Amino acid sequence: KRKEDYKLRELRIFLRDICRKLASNRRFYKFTKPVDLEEVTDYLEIIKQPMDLETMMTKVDMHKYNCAKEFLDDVDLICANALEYNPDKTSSDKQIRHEACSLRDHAHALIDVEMDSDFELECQEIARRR
Ligand SMILES: CC(=O)c1csc(NC(=O)C2C[NH2+]C2)n1
Repeated sequence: KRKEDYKLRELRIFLRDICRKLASNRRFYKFTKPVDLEEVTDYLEIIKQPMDLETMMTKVDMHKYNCAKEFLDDVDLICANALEYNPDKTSSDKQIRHEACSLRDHAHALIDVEMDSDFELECQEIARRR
């Protein structure tokens, strides 16, 4: 229906802005592009569903997200993948786990601050029907 489509267009505009802010934060640099499978050769043996911020921006444009919760599920996936692939006590693993948790918390905080909760509930209702 047309009214729903106007709401989803507004959601896309909002999610592009959130994605841009996250991708422009140097702290989250490692999560901005897909892991280079030629450099990190064992990545797909460990991580079955890779995700990154560039892929999420493409998913926004392809109308893959019908509510902010679906968008945050992919941010949570980026974080979970990094925690799983970098489990060691080394400082490099600890640093990337810290960056992953910071990405997750920043994304949830940005949406809680900038998103009208009634609007998200209306979007979740549309998502449920589709
Ligand atoms: C995106 C992501 O989780 C990622 C990219 S490289 C990496 N880890 C390493 O390069 C080594 C540090 N301990 C393994 N993790």
